[in-house]
Amino acid sequence: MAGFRDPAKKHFPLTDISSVINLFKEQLEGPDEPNLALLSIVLGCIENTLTLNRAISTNEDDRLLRPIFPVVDLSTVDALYTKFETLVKGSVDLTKYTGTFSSRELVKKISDVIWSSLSRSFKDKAHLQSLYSFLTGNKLDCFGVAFGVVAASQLLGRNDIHLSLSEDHAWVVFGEDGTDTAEVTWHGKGNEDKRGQSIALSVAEKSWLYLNGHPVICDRNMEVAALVSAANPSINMMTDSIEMGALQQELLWLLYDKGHLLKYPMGLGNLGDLEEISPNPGRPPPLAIFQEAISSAIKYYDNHHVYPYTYMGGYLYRKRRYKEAIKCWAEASNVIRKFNYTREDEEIYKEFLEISNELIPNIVKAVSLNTTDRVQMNILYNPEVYGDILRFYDGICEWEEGSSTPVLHVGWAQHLTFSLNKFDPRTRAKIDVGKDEDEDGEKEENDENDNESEARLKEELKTDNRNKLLQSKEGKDPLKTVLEDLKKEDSS
Ligand SMILES: FC(F)c1nnc(N2CCN(c3ncnc4sc(CC(F)(F)F)cc34)CC2)s1
Repeated sequence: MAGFRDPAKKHFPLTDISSVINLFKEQLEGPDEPNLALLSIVLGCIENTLTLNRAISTNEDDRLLRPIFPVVDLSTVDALYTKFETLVKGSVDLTKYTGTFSSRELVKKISDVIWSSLSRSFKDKAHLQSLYSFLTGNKLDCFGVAFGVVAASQLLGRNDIHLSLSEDHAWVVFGEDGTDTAEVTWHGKGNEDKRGQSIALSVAEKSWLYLNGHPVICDRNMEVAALVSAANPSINMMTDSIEMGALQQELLWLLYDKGHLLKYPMGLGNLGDLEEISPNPGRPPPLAIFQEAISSAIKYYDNHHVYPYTYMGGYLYRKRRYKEAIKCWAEASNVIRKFNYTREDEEIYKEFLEISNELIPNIVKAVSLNTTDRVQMNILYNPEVYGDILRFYDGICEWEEGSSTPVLHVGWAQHLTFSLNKFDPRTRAKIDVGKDEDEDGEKEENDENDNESEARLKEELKTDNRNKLLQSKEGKDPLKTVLEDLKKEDSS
């Protein structure tokens, strides 16, 4: 039977965001499984129209005339869907695969069907993640190939084949209890693809790329969440399509309300980023959404995901909430220390390098220059912040321990010493580095000491500052503002 089911056809032509929402809503509410190929073609068609080869006009009237939303015709979608169905059903002779559950050979065959249709060029450009890109340009990125294999599997009625996602790679699970795994796409640059192989060996390496056995294993609804989350509203480095961003945001809220982001931390992170750009009144604020992503990673993935902490850390950094951002990065480092660094973990290496060699130095520079802002100035006198920076580096050191590839080099040490030296010596004396471990290895909570040391430090600062103030010239002394701040706190 060619073409997709009639109920979906009534939504066409799609003329605005709400008509797309209604199509996704109906697909998600059943009774059949959501049709991955259909939804990927529709969303890819809209993304392609809204982000590619747009004449960026300067004058007002063009903006007024340009359609703010592309019309998606049934004929376009039907033709592409039929093309995909013909390719897949024409290439895979199902009579050869009779078992109730899929075999590794079948998974490899489906991957070959997608793989052999790909053009050789440009795999890491944007907008190559959808079946629209595959069917109109024979181009897919790493995620797109894995998603295409799962969409093809669904067309072939193989409902045991599902998408498995790490923070930088994708593969499939299949078989009787859904625990067989197979590579179906490539990863990174210059790495031979391992298509058809099980991922057991890669997991054994304890690499971040495979999340050491804690990937996001999708059901059909989460596969819809992945295709929505993988949508990319960017037109170029400087500009995003407002309409595409709004559509992605509304689709993610639809999936959120149906509970399909519960076990998908990156989907929640993407939603938090979109809410920062364009907040929905009556919806949780970005920080709450990032917290849900962290709680999800703790609850479902034994706290083995890094991105929930760097989503929140990046947000706090942009809001100049530096103390809290540094705490998030220490938590991110507390995750990465559980892994061994392997050569295919470059993406997360770059993430930690940027935090260490750019973001933290920018913070200590900013607060030591901007002495008018007392709250910021206090950072360099706060033992907790100092402790979090040490925890941040300690996690990276532990990540390196036992790894086949080194992580740190002298550049890291130069930035580390630059940042730590900006802290007041007394603060550096104040922290308690090694928490005593009681018999079962749990670190003893010495919160009361922390608060005590903080209070002591404040007392210390007051007396010390008073002495300094008496000797110092009028006004210039940076500690003066700290003293005023403390006096205010006293009076309040
Ligand atoms: F932590 C913050 F800095 C981040 N900001 N954007 C981040 N992205 C954004 C989008 N992104 C993702 N967002 C949703 N789902 C997935 S599945 C996946 C791995 C692969 F592409 F399938 F191979 C990546 C990814 C990767 C992580 S982390």
